[in-house]
Amino acid sequence: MSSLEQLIANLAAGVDTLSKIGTQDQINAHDARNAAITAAMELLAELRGPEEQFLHLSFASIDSANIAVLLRFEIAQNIPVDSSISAEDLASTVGLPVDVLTRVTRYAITNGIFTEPSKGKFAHSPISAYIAKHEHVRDIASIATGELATMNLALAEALTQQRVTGGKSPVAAFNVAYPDFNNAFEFIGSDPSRGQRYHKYLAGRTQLPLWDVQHLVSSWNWAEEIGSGTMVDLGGSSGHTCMALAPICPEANFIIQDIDPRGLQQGREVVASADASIAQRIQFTEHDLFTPNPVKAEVYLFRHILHDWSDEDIIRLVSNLIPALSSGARVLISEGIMPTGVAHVTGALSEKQIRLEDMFMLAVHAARERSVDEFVTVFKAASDRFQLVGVTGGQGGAFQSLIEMEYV
Ligand SMILES: C[S@@+](CC[C@H](N)C(=O)[O-])C[C@H]1O[C@@H](n2cnc3c(N)ncnc32)[C@H](O)[C@@H]1O
Repeated sequence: MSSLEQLIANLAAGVDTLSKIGTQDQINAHDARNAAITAAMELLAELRGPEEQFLHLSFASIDSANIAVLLRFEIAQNIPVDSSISAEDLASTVGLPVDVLTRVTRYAITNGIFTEPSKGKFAHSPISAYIAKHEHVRDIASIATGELATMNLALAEALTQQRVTGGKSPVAAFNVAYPDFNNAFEFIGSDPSRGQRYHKYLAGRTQLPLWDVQHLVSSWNWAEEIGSGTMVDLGGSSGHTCMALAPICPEANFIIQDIDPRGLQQGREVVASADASIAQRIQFTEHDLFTPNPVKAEVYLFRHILHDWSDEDIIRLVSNLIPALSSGARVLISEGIMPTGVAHVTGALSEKQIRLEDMFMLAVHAARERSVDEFVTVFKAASDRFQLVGVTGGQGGAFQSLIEMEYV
């Protein structure tokens, strides 16, 4: 068999396996789907050949820029659901010159976003219809193709400058992209609309299968473990995690701490419309995790927080928590877990996400994703009273793991 025939056979086998798995078997269905997607990607790469495949990847910034324009000018939302619209009408609705609107939309069509059923008339494709309908996807993509893309593209320059300064400066690619700010969180907090978009992005992620809070909910016996005690969500943004946990922990109280008052305010507004039995058990407090934590609680949760910081910073964060910890307190870490084995080719976002996040943690915060052992090592460096109790979750596409530490 030629390698092309082999790749076609792999793809056919992958699709066949996927079609035979029932919807109940979620873990196998997820793995089979990933295998089929990867087989399709390998076939595509073979058909393109190394040069075209590499250049295709290299021009990804044009795709990001194109999507950023679609989002900024709300192009998908202004295309009728069941019919088409002329370029002139669409341009005047979204406020772009007809020529620019036409070129941007036609570029998007090459990626399967929109269709052009007749010359100069635009309509939805399945992707653009989905974008138009789902605000959370737009919220995520707006950050991914906006500020985040700007920071990521500065990575090569930052690493070049760091080679000259022995790694001291710039701290991260972020500082090359946005030199007027010390760090990304200061940058986010400096502009109300940016802060609002960032916290919507964080909340929007939890609506994706990969980030679904249900993975977290099913990872631990929350009701029994917290009981009528308190859980503190450290850096909890607008409280989307506590909103998912409160209904299943009927006696527990939740405190969301965050440095950014805008995320907290967004959360207060959401909680205000929740059932009183939930709303009265959720509090939002402004707190800088790099200062001593004043709240004594049974459980503390770091969810997608530690990957934003270097090992030294985590030791400082955890050291500021220690005075609040009683013996037996649980500290939970909910993040992606970096695999320790060799890397593999993958076309599936759920498999790639951990390395994707690792790359942007490097660019944005000079930080990283970690393995379980790396988390344990850094906690032990803060205090040898931390004991690893166990690790749960993380299967079936759950990017969210739960590492449970006890302060003995
Ligand atoms: C990656 S987000 C994670 C948010 C949330 N835990 C989640 O899982 O979606 C990081 C959060 O940390 C907050 N943060 C950053 N620096 C902080 C600090 N020094 N003290 C408290 N919160 C901080 C940010 O405002 C943001 O809400």
